[in-house]
Amino acid sequence: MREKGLLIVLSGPSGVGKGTVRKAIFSQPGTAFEYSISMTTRLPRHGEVDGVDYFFKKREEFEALIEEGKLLEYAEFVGNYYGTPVDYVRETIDSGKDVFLEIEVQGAKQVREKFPEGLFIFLAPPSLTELESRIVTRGTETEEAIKGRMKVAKEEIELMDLYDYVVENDHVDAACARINAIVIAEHCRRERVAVLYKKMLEAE
Ligand SMILES: Nc1nc2c(ncn2[C@@H]2O[C@H](COP(=O)(O)OP(=O)(O)O)[C@@H](O)[C@H]2O)c(=O)[nH]1
Ligand SMILES: Nc1ncnc2c1ncn2[C@@H]1O[C@H](COP(=O)(O)OP(=O)(O)O)[C@@H](O)[C@H]1O
Repeated sequence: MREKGLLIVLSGPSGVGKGTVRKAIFSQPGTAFEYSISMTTRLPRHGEVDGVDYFFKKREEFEALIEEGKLLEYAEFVGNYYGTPVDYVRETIDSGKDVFLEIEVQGAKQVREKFPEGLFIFLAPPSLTELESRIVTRGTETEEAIKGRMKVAKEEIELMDLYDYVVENDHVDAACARINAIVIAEHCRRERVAVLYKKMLEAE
């Protein structure tokens, strides 16, 4: 019997395709995950809606949330804060639903420390050359910033050992299929272990 939901954390270097893969997963009909909408101090981009894409906050508001312990994790990324609301995550998991976080690696590290029972998935590029070309194609960075991103990306890739699974993002559909398969397998494994454990206790 399923009790609590899973906390699924998708992370990986900037430009690997986390946002793209997450959007593809949530556009699948009947997806069973609940997306945790993050808080951020960055300005909304054209077409982004407060409370849908992010909860957009002023810097003072975000710092107050940190002080009040309202964030499961937070990180500063390219000059802006990003963080995960802890109450939403806990309430949703307690209600038996799986929560899906798509966050950068510093935040994922904090979640690992606070919530080790989470399911940590590292999205990896097929190669560093491909990662660089994705950042270039996205067109959001200057040449100088791309060099900086690549340096950080190499350091981030070294952290992939800390994850439960590494998924290559060669093709978006293939990466989504792998993530869905991992979640199904983890549910089976965890439920099986829990059921066996319960049986053993009952037999005492
Ligand atoms: N630590 C952390 N990172 C987040 C959170 N929400 C989004 N991010 C990451 O912040 C980075 C920047 O996101 P965004 O400004 O939407 O730009 P993007 O580069 O187009 O995805 C991405 O790597 C996201 O995965 C969060 O709640 N916590
Ligand atoms: N499997 C893929 N193959 C080719 N391009 C991809 C793939 N996944 C994502 N991209 C492209 O790579 C760029 C970075 O993706 P994005 O989702 O913004 O990355 P992240 O959220 O990890 O920073 C985007 O231009 C996106 O369209």
